[in-house]
Amino acid sequence: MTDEPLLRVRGLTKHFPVRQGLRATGLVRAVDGLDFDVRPGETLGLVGESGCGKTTTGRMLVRLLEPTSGSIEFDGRDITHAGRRELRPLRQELQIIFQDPYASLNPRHTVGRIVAMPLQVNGIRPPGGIKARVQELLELVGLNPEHYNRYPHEFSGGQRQRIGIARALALRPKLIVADEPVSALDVSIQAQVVNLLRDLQRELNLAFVFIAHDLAVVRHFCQRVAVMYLGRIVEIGDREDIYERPQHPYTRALLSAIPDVTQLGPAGRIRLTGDVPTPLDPPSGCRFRTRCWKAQDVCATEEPALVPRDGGNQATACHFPEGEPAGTSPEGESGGTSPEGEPAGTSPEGESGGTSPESAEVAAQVDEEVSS
Ligand SMILES: Nc1ncnc2c1ncn2[C@@H]1O[C@H](COP(=O)(O)OP(=O)(O)OP(=O)(O)O)[C@@H](O)[C@H]1O
Repeated sequence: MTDEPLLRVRGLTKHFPVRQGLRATGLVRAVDGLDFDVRPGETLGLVGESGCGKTTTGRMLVRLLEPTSGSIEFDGRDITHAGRRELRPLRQELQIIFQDPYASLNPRHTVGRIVAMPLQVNGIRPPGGIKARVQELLELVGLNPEHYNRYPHEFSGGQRQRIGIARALALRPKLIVADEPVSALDVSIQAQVVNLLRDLQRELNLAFVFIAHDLAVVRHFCQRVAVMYLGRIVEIGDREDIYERPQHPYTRALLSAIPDVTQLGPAGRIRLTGDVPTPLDPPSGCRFRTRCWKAQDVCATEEPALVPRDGGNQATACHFPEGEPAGTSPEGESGGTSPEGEPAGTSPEGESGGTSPESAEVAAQVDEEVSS
């Protein structure tokens, strides 16, 4: 892996204007100043609860959405405001896989036609012909090449996602943005698709931005992880640092919901109440403060900046950072688990965006298949 980033994102911002009639009445600050790099062959997980801005970020990276400000450099080219013509060659190298395999495949087209489409649109003539290349791609993603003439409805959910993956691979991309690629699938199928992506990533040296709310799955796929909250990155770093030495209370809260990470049972869990606040009017100071069990007055007035940690990682200089390994409860801190001493912003069961028992099961299956 070279140190030169394949993708360099600086100050990336997307604000959606809110209008009533012709009048602009506000701004949804969906993504608010992201900085990160992805090196060739690297897998970066983008995690956070629903509404944190992950999908908006992913769509800006592949330029399905125009950024409001900031910059995106891909392979040394500034693509932030690239026009249609400039985007065409880019589309070959930068692909996206969508969450919903049902919605992203045209039901009236055969699988052969769907996977061939990127080749045809880009005028690419593979040496052995398009059909042979498509069949090779189907085989690569574990589908029967004989099924070239079948239609999407003849395939299961997992198989349809494999078709979407074959289509994304057709142009030999360098980077794939995968937006919740397994969350619409049955739990029993999720591990198979994650394993396929991981095999392909290694075999083809693909870089990934892997968007997910499920930290257990990200842990098994991604080398680096960026944790997003309300349009901002609160912490970014190597997997081990994020999962074993989280600095930000939000990261810790998300991690504490993964049973196989904390192994602490109910006492170690932090349960966040409510949803992420509206990005129309984010809280002053630290955006996480309204749900943080450590928040004090200073958190409402001073927004902590991202500062370097070891090894090129960064964490928000939280006023009250986590100093302990994931899932331990620092002295005097109830960690959001005791019904009597329940701190502000935490609640009983079920609200955090962390991980369900099902996703822990998926992660275990990924592990099993890797070690066998
Ligand atoms: N076109 C739009 N116009 C206005 N607001 C939008 C638009 N698209 C997204 N948003 C808002 O921006 C915020 C971030 O949305 P986004 O879908 O990027 O979050 P997310 O982390 O991907 O969540 P999810 O996992 O639910 O998709 C949300 O509050 C969402 O309602």
